[in-house]
Amino acid sequence: MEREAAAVVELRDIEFAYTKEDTVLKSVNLTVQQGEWIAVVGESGCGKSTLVRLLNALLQPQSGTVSVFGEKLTEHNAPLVRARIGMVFQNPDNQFIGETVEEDIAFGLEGLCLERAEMERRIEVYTGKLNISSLLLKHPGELSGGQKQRCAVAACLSMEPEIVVFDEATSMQDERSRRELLDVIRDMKEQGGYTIFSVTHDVDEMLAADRIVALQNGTIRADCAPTSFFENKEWLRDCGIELPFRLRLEQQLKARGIGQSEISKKLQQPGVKQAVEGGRVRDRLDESKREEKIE
Ligand SMILES: Nc1ncnc2c1ncn2[C@@H]1O[C@H](COP(=O)(O)OP(=O)(O)OP(=O)(O)O)[C@@H](O)[C@H]1O
Repeated sequence: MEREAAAVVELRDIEFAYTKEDTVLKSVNLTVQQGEWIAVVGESGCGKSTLVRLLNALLQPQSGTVSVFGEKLTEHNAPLVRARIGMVFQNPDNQFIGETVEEDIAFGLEGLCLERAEMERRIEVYTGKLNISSLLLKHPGELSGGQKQRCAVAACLSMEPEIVVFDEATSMQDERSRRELLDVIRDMKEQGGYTIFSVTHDVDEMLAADRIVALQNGTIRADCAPTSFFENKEWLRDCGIELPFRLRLEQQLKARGIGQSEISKKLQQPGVKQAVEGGRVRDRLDESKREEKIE
């Protein structure tokens, strides 16, 4: 289903604070067109989750306006807007209602007043896409963190919302599942024209998006294509993002005067491909070491 491009989200002069002492978002302005995939990135605590929670009025700004689907968000239209926005959070435990995975997905669909056959079709399609068909009769408590996340994504997508917000929704996935999940998001975007926000620390997810919106201390530090973002060392440093191994390698090859098509060929050569995969795993290990240090 092709959807016509139009501004689907507009944030104007947003200021937001949880407490009087600390303003979390300052002078945030952002326009997002229908069908765009936005990766919201930045250091821990810079305001990413706060920003996306404004979109369905889970939080309300102290000043400025949030418009979604062309309408200013108010307490009156918030319930209608929420029905068109799907959100998947980092901690899936808080999102389960049903006694089994199937019941949980069906519970959300019942709210849409769908016919039984359509509910069954959606459950089959989305659990198939997320590779969780074998978990349908399990109790959510029996699932691993990664399986719970995939179930939460399936439940969200089965509602077929127009905007989908993934707030670190791939953080508990192993490497293969993370890539599979990214493929599902890519497919959604290509086939359905969904507008996607992904709050992420994952470089592959950033690279897959159309646009990076990078926050630093509650203001937008950069808003551009992923390639431009990863070329700017200052932005990367200020937003606490390390250049991934593959991009570091590409930049070194470019610096030696090797053209892009030649670089792409080289990266596909078996030995080089393995080294890149190894580098990706090392990058992840470095990431988890950093997280351990922070904890
Ligand atoms: N409910 C709350 N009450 C008070 N302060 C909060 C609350 N939620 C978040 N904050 C604070 O607001 C700031 C921004 O938090 P937010 O969760 O938006 O950051 P983030 O960029 O998503 O972080 P992370 O990458 O660690 O998830 C942080 O300083 C955080 O401590």
